[in-house]
Amino acid sequence: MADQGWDVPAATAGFTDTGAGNDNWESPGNQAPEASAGNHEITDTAGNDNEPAKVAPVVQNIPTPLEGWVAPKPYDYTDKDPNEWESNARVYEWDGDVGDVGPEFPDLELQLFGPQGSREPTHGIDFSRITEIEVLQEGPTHIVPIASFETAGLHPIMLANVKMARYGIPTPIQKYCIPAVHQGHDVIAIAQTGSGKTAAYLIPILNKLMGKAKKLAAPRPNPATFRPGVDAPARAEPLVVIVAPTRELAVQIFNEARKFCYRSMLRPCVVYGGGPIRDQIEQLQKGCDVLVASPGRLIDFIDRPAVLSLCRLRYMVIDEADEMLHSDWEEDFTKILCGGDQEEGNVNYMFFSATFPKPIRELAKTHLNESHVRIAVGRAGSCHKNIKQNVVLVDPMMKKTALFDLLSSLPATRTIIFVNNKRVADELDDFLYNKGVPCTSIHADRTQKEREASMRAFRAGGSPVLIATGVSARGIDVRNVMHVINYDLPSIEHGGIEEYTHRIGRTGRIGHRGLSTSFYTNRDEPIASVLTRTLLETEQEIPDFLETFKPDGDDLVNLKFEAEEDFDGGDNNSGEDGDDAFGGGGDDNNADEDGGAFKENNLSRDSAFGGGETTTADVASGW
Ligand SMILES: Nc1ncnc2c1ncn2[C@@H]1O[C@H](COP(=O)(O)OP(=O)(O)OP(=O)(O)O)[C@@H](O)[C@H]1O
Repeated sequence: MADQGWDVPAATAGFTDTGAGNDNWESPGNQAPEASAGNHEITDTAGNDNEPAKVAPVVQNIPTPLEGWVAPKPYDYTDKDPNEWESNARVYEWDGDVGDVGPEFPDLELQLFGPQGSREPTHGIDFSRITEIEVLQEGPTHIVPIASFETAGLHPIMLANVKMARYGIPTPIQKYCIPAVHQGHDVIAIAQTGSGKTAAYLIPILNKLMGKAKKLAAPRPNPATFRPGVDAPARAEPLVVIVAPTRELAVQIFNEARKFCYRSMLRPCVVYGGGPIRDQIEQLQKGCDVLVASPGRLIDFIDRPAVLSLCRLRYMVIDEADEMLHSDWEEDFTKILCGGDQEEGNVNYMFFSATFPKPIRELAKTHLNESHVRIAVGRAGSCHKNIKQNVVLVDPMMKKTALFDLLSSLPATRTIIFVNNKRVADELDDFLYNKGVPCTSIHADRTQKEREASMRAFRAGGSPVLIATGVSARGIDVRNVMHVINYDLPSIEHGGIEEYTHRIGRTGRIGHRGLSTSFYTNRDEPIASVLTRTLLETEQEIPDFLETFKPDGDDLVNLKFEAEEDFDGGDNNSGEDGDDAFGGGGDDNNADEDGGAFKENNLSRDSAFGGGETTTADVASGW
């Protein structure tokens, strides 16, 4: 394989990544089930999420694996371990008598951070390029970035946790957010997909609370002796609430919080729809300082003041903020931001996303205090240049064949396939499974148990191909996703180019390189223009069929994005590099062109998987 630096597993050697030692370490007590999690053989997926799915009389007829891939595995409906729910994952807790810092628990440490030997830095070879991206600030307060984690004023336990999480150098968004939160500001932050936004809020927030947890936190029972259902439960009075639009993302953030809370008094919990409400209440009753939640379940709990109160709330973080502030959610969202018993003046609000259109930013700003900071890393909504983006013309009737040919022509590697609806997700899952592709799927009609099993199987490598509807995979961070396929391009009405950015951002994370392939049909014409501009901005090849959508003349020189119209104008006063903090509507929307962010094209045109032209070009030529 003529590897040009692409971090791609060896071709045809079979998919062997077990996920061990990666940043999505599966704890021994929380392993992926032997069987994977496709919806193959399902007899009944609808109905009550809290009831176990019906057991199908499964005849194990496992197809021959596609060459180079592990065998597909059917979902195991006999697996009914009640503790398998992600919300029951073990968190650090001790009896609290030994001060603000607790003792080490080597077995939990192993679950959270992986074995000692695997704790090398997690970032990819292009990490330094991330740190070159222009950072712009807007708002009344100017933040001086930190240079390193060591000089960031972190509590020794937090610094140790950061090191165990294998974070060597802070990413740009972390360099600015850590001091901004330490100084007590509200924050709006925009940074590219996979650039470490989760840690950008978790590290400083938890760090600020770490030494004071005993003083600030609500009383709770001693976890060492607490007997659920027997002893008097505590009411959850979190100091931090983090809201995320999907259950999978809430679980992922919870798992990051478990790492950064290690050896502190801070107890994280996660609540989300479809999960076991009784178990979730039980977790809350043991005490909760950091609550990660999906919006619907959070509102349920806000309406149960005996279980949850926001009276101690200090920080509220809205992750994937543009999705959360979407008009469809307005009522829920107002309730979350103001409907609990929080004391507004005591709460710092923070909004994070990779895409953040102006009307939604304006809405977010109405919730922030006057001294808030706005930080943008690169252009809002821009894609990473370390993702090679192929767009191929496909006859709508030939999409399935094209997909299979594409998967067959590339090395076995962790892949996410995006579709626009649940029916297509199910159809593709069956189709690929029967063709020997080890796939699984997540979408809103699958039970939560199935969704969790799917994600575990995908993370651990048992099912390295995940089929997902767009929204269900927002923010999902799985190491070594090398290929994202847009089986359907997102429609303009359903997310448009922002959705495209989020989807392809599941690969090429934290300095790694990745490949995306989008199937384009004549029905995708409405997105063609902005897609072409995105390809131009990120210095990708423009396929012939998109040539007519290329801007010309001055427009080509000063690429003006539709999303640019959203950018704030004028009132920035502290952009690090002078002007146009949040785009300014000016012409320097392509920070790379004059800001030196990515001065060179870091993608070799023919090196998608290191194998010269053996990629989608070949597949495309057959269509
Ligand atoms: N400083 C760092 N060094 C190394 N790895 C890091 C660092 N910060 C974060 N990471 C890792 O980078 C990965 C991506 O981080 P994260 O999921 O927070 O990205 P994100 O910006 O929120 O992406 P998205 O917009 O797609 O949700 C995670 O696996 C995280 O553990």
